[in-house]
Amino acid sequence: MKVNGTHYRSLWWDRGEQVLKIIDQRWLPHDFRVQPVATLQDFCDAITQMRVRGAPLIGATAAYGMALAMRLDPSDAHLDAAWEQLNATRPTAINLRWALDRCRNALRPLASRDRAAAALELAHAIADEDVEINRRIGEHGLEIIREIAARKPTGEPVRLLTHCNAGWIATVDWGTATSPIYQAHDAGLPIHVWVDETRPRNQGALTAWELGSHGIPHAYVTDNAGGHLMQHGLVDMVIVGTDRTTRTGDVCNKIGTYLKALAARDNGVPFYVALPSPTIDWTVSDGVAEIPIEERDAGEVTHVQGALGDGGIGAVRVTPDGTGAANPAFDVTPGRLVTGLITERGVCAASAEGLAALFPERAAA
Ligand SMILES: CSC[C@@H](O)[C@@H](O)C(=O)COP(=O)(O)O
Repeated sequence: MKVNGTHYRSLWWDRGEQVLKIIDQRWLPHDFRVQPVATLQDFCDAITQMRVRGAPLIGATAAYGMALAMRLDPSDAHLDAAWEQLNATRPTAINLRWALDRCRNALRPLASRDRAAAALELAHAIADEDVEINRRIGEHGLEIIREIAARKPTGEPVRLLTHCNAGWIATVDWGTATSPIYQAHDAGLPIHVWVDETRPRNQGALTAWELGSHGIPHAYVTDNAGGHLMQHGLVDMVIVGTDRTTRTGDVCNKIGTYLKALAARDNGVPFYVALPSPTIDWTVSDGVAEIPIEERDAGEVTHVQGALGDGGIGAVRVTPDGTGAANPAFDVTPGRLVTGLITERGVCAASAEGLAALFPERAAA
């Protein structure tokens, strides 16, 4: 999508410098900084520190990490070591392991002299596929927004609520939850987006930055506002992303998503999840019991980062000095609370049957 009129992907291969470039998301929305990722340790740090973040983007970044690893040393031992090192960066988003497995499985049978070039091509393919998957999710989600718009008085906006940032910078382009939003806006449908701030890291500010850049009407709200907005009939549809969805349709996403789903159910508001198929973990049936939930640094809870009055960017402490904090970064919304999963192949029920109907070859494997 565009930043100040220029189209960007959230990562790209610089052919001149032969290096991956990323947007360092730690400084957004206040500062737009591009940086190269040049060593395997740098790839790992970029994912762990959330310079790149969002399930699909983590996967694509890891694929480029494997490509770099093969350029440095294309041996079997290094293939496995790079897989291990990258896989240890963040535990919850399954796209990481999906991309690493895809790379290792494709590269293992090749002669070592062919691996570096093949790994780079594969990373490009994974990035391009992500863009196309998200574009299609947008098409299917657009139909849902159209149906809601058709039931409203002419000209009244469809009011969507989203949590975290499942936007273009969380993917290679388009975003997952934001793709239908962008496509609805571009199709001329009047929309308004409630953007949850998403403590502790306030990824909602990234969503607000994206939507503002695209000219989409929106309002930034505290995480606790959603239930109130729904009770007062101010939300027509909730749409969120996912970091891992079980074969049975349980959805693991940014902490707080579950509470939004409960409020949506209590108020009869449809709750949709935008789901690219690489985010399905076909090996897991019970999301609450089986999905590992990342526990991040307590400092993300006790402190808040933002723009300082002096033009800098910094963190301030919001708790008494020495207060302990817990920081589970994700939660699981059971499939029974999800109205539908919007995938690149269409919309399905959040159930084993729903997913198997759209992805029969994967469900059977
Ligand atoms: C298209 S991104 C979907 C999810 O990855 C997103 O909603 C999310 O939870 C991101 O978490 P983050 O911790 O910022 O990587």
